[in-house]
Amino acid sequence: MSEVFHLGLTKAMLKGAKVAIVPGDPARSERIAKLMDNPEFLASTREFTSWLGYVGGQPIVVCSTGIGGPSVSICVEELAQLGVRTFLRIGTTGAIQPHINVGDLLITTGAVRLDGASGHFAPLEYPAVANFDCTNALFAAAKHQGVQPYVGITASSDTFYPGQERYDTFTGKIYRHFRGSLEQWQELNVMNFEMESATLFTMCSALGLRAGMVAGVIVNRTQQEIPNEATIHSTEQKAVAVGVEAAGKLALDYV
Ligand SMILES: O=P(O)(O)O[C@H]1O[C@H](CO)[C@@H](O)[C@H]1O
Ligand SMILES: O=c1cc[nH]c(=O)[nH]1
Repeated sequence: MSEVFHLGLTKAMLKGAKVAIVPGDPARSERIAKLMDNPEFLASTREFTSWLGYVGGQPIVVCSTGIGGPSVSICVEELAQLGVRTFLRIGTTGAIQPHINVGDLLITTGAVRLDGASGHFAPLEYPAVANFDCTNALFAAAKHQGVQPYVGITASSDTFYPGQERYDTFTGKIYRHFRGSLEQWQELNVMNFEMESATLFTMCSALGLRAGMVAGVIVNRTQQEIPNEATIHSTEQKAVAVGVEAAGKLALDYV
């Protein structure tokens, strides 16, 4: 029987895992776990699909968060209740800088807090920053795999359409507050948009947990709005390989 409200998991099922990989997409959990040794399906409840695998003999739990901060906060809280202390998000993202290409990897050091859930853990003045060890481990894994990632700031929005200033909506309109916001973030050297890192980083820093994020660029907003299906999978797999290697290294900190 589940020992937490939502995830359908128990401490025994996690086999002492201290490190979790937390993708957004539930289907990604299996693809991540299958890059590890002895992958085992654990549970699937709502947006939370979980697997367990091993890297270098260390258990790593994979649990999807679904989209957005509120469900991230539930996933992280309940995994922490079960003993997890380090969280690596492996995501997809939309680049907003013209020089960042589809297929590139981004490692996020800090997030613009365009979410609501992070404010339930710390005031807006509190920064949404990644853990240094997690960022280092992700960067080292990328380099080890021959990938040169971009490293920097991500805008992390509660909404996919207005918060990321998308006009390909059914009204074609956006609330005035967000008009011109994409250009503003470009000018402020923000790399990309996604929807979970602000909550993840803020809550983890506030609660004394470690968090980091790597994301694969599936669209460049200066060029197109809709990703090319053919490139989504290969880009995601690049990010997954980096995230899994980094998770294995970070798990050694608990041995
Ligand atoms: O692919 P994931 O990890 O879900 O990440 C991105 O994709 C979703 C939006 O399409 C949001 O969750 C965003 O953060
Ligand atoms: O543009 C994008 C692509 C993926 N995920 C997002 O949140 N935005």
